[in-house]
Amino acid sequence: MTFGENLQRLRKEKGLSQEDVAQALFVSRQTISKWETDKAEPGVDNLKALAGLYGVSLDRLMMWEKPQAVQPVRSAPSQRCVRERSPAYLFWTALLVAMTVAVGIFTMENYGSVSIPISLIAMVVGLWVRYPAMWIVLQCVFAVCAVLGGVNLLLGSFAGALNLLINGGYILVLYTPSIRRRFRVIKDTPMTILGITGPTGAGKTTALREIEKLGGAVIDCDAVYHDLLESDITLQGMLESAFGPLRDESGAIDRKKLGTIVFGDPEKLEKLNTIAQTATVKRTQELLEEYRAKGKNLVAIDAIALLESPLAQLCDATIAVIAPPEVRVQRIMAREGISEEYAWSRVKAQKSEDYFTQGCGYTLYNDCAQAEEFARQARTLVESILQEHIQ
Ligand SMILES: CC(C)(COP(=O)(O)OP(=O)(O)OC[C@H]1O[C@@H](n2cnc3c(N)ncnc32)[C@H](O)[C@@H]1O)[C@@H](O)C(=O)NCCC(=O)NCCS
Ligand SMILES: Nc1ncnc2c1ncn2[C@@H]1O[C@H](COP(=O)(O)OP(=O)(O)OP(=O)(O)O)[C@@H](O)[C@H]1O
Repeated sequence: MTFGENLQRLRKEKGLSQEDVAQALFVSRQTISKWETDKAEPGVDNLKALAGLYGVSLDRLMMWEKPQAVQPVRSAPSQRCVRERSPAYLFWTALLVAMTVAVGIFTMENYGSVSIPISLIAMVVGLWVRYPAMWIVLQCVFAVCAVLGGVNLLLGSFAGALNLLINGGYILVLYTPSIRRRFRVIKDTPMTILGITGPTGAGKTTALREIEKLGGAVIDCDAVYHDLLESDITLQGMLESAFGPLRDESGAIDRKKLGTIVFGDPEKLEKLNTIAQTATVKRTQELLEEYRAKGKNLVAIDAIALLESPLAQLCDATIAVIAPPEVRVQRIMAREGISEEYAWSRVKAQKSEDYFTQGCGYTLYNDCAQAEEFARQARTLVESILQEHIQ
């Protein structure tokens, strides 16, 4: 299979037309056609956008990897500083040390400046620093030295310029993970990804609050989708071309109107899911990368459609949160002030409890009388999953 044929297959698997893809990528339909017939090749940005749109990894898009080969990232959460010492890290650090020693001696002898030697000591200590608090102290040392350098520069000192350059450089490197990654100063941060799924009103959000209390980040796919619904005109256009006019008086997409159309019609719901998933998965992957770059050790993805989406393959563990339908109807009516009829239509449109429990590695059954009791159970489960990942 050629690269173009693979692109075409992935697009068709998603049920998208060339026109849909062209709109999403802001290119012409002819361009998509050329890519799919191997007459032209997409650039790097378009490759990334295509991977996001089709919900596959770049490797799979480029056919470097078989579909099932997406390996979940397995790691243990830790309180340690996220820096990793790769051989390249030691190389670049040694080079910086050598440069700083030379510049430090030069500025001390000629200008009597001690800022560079101080920041040099801080940097050497930094080689052995493993804890975030000390890392923050180091950043402060570099920042103070850089400010002193800036002041001296304003006073016309050449040493000030060198000082600013060296310490400013350190700060830039410290604060820019992409630079450190490019020079292989840090390895990708290990990150545990938990997938939380289950029907409406079961208690997923309640469980997620506990994950946040454990220091984890949460990606709520409902919220991601709602943001996109407001900001992504391609998504709005695709929804209206599929389901007709959907705007309310303010011009925004009226979700309740859309819900009334799709919740009673499985075919329409399926169509909506494909459109929504395309946009939501791409944004969720971006958020995961942002958290990885920030060094987050634990991230939970909350998605009703997790098991049908490529996101499930990225999870180290999946948890189904379930509760009896009548209880869920009461909960969502109380939470959102919606009618019983609309609440039931939403509940009935969703997959069965078995679907979620069989698809996930763990199950939380939320029939507790109090939300707090359920929150405790959720916390215990998450802690035990994390323990398993540490071993
Ligand atoms: C169906 C829509 C119009 C209903 O809007 P509404 O304001 O009533 O619900 P809201 O968006 O706040 O979602 C509340 C809950 O409804 C349920 N729900 C949402 N979408 C779906 C769906 N496609 N299938 C089954 N249940 C759904 C979920 O349990 C969700 O937590 C809207 O949710 C939508 O467009 N959904 C499709 C996007 C989607 O799949 N979202 C989930 C992201 S993983
Ligand atoms: N055991 C419980 N007892 C009483 N109320 C609960 C319990 N568990 C959750 N709730 C409440 O029920 C409502 C629904 O829970 P939650 O928002 O966590 O569900 P969800 O699975 O995230 O739903 P959705 O998918 O619709 O967002 C919330 O208002 C929550 O406080």
